[in-house]
Amino acid sequence: MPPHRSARGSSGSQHQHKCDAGQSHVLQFWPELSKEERARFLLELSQLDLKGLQDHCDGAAKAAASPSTKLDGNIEPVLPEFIGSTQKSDTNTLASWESEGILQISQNRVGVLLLAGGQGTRLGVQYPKGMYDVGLPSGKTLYQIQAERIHKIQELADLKHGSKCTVPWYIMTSEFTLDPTEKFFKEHHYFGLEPSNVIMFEQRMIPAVTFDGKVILQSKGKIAMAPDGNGGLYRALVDNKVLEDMERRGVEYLHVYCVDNILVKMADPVFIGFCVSKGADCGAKVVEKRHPSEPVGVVCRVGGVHQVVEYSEIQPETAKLRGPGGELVYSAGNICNHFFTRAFLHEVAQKFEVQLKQHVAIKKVPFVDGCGNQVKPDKPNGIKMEKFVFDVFPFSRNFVVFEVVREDEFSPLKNADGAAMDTPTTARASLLAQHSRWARAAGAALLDQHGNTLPPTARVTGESSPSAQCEISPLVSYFGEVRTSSRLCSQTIRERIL
Ligand SMILES: CC(=O)N[C@H]1[C@@H](OP(=O)(O)OP(=O)(O)OC[C@H]2O[C@@H](n3ccc(=O)[nH]c3=O)[C@H](O)[C@@H]2O)O[C@H](CO)[C@@H](O)[C@@H]1O
Repeated sequence: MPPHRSARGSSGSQHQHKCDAGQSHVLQFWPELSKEERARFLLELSQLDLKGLQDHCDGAAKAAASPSTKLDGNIEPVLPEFIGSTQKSDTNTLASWESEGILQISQNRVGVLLLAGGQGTRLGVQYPKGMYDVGLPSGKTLYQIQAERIHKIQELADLKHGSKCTVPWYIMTSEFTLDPTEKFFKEHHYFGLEPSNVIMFEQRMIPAVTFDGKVILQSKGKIAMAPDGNGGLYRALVDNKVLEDMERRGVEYLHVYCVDNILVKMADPVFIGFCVSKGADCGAKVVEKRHPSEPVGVVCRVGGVHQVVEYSEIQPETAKLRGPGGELVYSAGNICNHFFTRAFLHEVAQKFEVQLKQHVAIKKVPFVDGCGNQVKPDKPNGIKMEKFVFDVFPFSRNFVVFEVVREDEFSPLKNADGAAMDTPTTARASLLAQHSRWARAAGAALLDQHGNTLPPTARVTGESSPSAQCEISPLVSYFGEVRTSSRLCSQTIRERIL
């Protein structure tokens, strides 16, 4: 088990035991520290599990030195009988899944869980990604959009079943994101949600390590710590008694998703309904990969067992393989939207969590050098070990895959503007294009300032942007439906034509 630090602290130890872990260098600046700095540092050290520290450091150095294993010989696509699809299913089937999902939601059996402990380094902001405003006409942040979708799905379920339901929102944060996220939600009055139904908790942190297995000192009195990956979820569920909270509320199904997808369908009733109808304990939403080298994980089978294979784990020739119709054989792109039953999560927490693979991430970790100078490295110098949320798929007894349309459900915010894809501009464009499609499907004509009808934007890519700026509040429509709350519709549909 890696040495960790969690918000609630853990096994206590004295700093003189540090030498046992072979990491005495962390105390090299001890004489220079003030009383307060010493107290803070001691507290940090006392929260580390020293027993696991040396193993963690040795393991990280060893893993980073070994070449990553390619899985090509062993992989196969997911069999069709395990796959559901929004595109390939008829309307009756889709309606029955949606209806099943809405029923479960109306009975308070569905929760959503946001993975928001990541540092968002690629986007280059110092605050949590969920607080990012991609420049929509409304100025809404990702958190606000997600909160409003929860409102709407609750309302749709209430209207259909005459109930008053709650979809609790669990938010996994880390040392980096908890305080700002909490503050942001408080400042925005939880976007109108009941604060007791927004449950924030913290994942563990583990030390970053040099290539020769030494804990990295971030400053003279602080170890460089990093969150333990989004697979840290399973330990965090136990640390923070989240499964007990779910049980108390009667939540049986959880939709887990990552923070950066502006099109995410919170507690998506079609996905939930599909998984529940199939009796699945675990499921993954996928989109068709755009091209063989798109950097997304692929859901497939390895040695007959379902798992996600990261693009670095297969050879380009395998990624390029095509079937008889010209489609990619390994096309099931993971969009980090997962379904779990509470029973499965409980089993994972009890039995399987310790078996989850440790992945190596090589990063630039700021550190203090032997002379006490603060250094911002310009090339990678450290190893962060991470667990991945999808590494529990192999333990599922009934795993299913749900294929959705990219334009409707996936446009992640990964990079700053200027990059080729997954930027604020592309995220904004995807949302506005989707809302224009919804408005048109509902009978609206989008006009320019001269009164000319604007043509539909065929496909939004990094280079193109929608011709119309049409943003529809999630409080008005969840997935383009117009059947409810016409009062709300006429008041809040925002259309601004460029
Ligand atoms: C491991 C994982 O899921 N990889 C998926 C993730 O990649 P990707 O590389 O984008 O994964 P990120 O590092 O962005 O993390 C995904 C989510 O996990 C959260 N997070 C991350 C680290 C951490 O310690 N704690 C935490 O909560 C992030 O805040 C984010 O919401 O999304 C892609 C689609 O967008 C998928 O194709 C990848 O297969």
